[in-house]
Amino acid sequence: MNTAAIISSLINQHFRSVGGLRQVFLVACGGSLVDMYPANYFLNSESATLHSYMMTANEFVHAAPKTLGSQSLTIVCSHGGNTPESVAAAEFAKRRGSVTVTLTHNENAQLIAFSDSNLLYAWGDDSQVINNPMALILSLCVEALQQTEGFDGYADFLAGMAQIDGIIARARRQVQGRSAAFAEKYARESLFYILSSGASYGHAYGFAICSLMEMQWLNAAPLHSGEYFHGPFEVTDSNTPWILMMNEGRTRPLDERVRDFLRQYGDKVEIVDARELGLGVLPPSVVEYFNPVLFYSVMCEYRSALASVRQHPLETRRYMGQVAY
Ligand SMILES: O=P(O)(O)OC[C@H]1O[C@](O)(CO)[C@@H](O)[C@@H]1O
Repeated sequence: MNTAAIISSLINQHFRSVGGLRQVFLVACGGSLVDMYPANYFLNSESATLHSYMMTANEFVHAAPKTLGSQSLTIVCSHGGNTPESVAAAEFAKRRGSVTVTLTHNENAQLIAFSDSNLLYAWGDDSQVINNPMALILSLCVEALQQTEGFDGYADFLAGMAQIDGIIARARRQVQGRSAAFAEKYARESLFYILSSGASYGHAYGFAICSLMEMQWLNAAPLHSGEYFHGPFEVTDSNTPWILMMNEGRTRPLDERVRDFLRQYGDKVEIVDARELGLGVLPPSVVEYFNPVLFYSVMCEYRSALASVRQHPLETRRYMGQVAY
């Protein structure tokens, strides 16, 4: 999908006449919000003047920052396209004068009614990850930065996008055996702590709330690798399971520090290492932004294996879509 053309047309048709694009708001719920974390991390890392805010849709509607207005781009993602909080957020953004870009997998989504530009994205195992929402939202934000203040790593980012699907396909094959072993080993556990850092912290959150809590009804909590030593490490023992997603790039030392401690004082430790899975071939200037794209696909193997051993299908819900809330 041509994210460069989308951003360029929004700049020409809207932002140029109001003094330029100043803020990006990334708004969604649950798994779709998780898909926005790498883009928010990217803009916060690389931008000098373009500000990025990531918010759950209902909070965006009830407590939007004052800056939301005509110089704002609000990106709203909803896989099903009809999540009431996300539809309300897109409508609210438009009412405040913001430009909206929406992403959905549903061509009949209510969300599209409140969109200046909609991306209907591909989904499923046969789709390329660069056409899935996490990479698309990252790409929209890279374009927003490149086309406003410029981004030195732009060519490297495009090179990364050209390589990431191949890296992920190999990594998925690489973890087949170990994800099956993980599922056998941990099938009877009821609580997991998920650790990561940098652009991937959002995926630690996502794996905890979506893959384990929502899809497996298991207790789980995400932890930032940098925070592990500031409280959470006190529960480290031989009984507690930890899943550590180790990044390639600037925040790797934070993950390595956790790995070393867990190896010494823990016992049930599953390490998923982007370096070992081949991500290190990407340009150093942008490699860190691709960690969560890799982890999303690789961790799907882990959750599928767990679902199969536990005989708890990933689609089973007791409240979502079943009762009023
Ligand atoms: O992306 P959508 O369709 O708006 O769905 C949001 C919902 O989907 C999930 O991300 C996954 O089922 C939930 O966490 C959330 O309620």
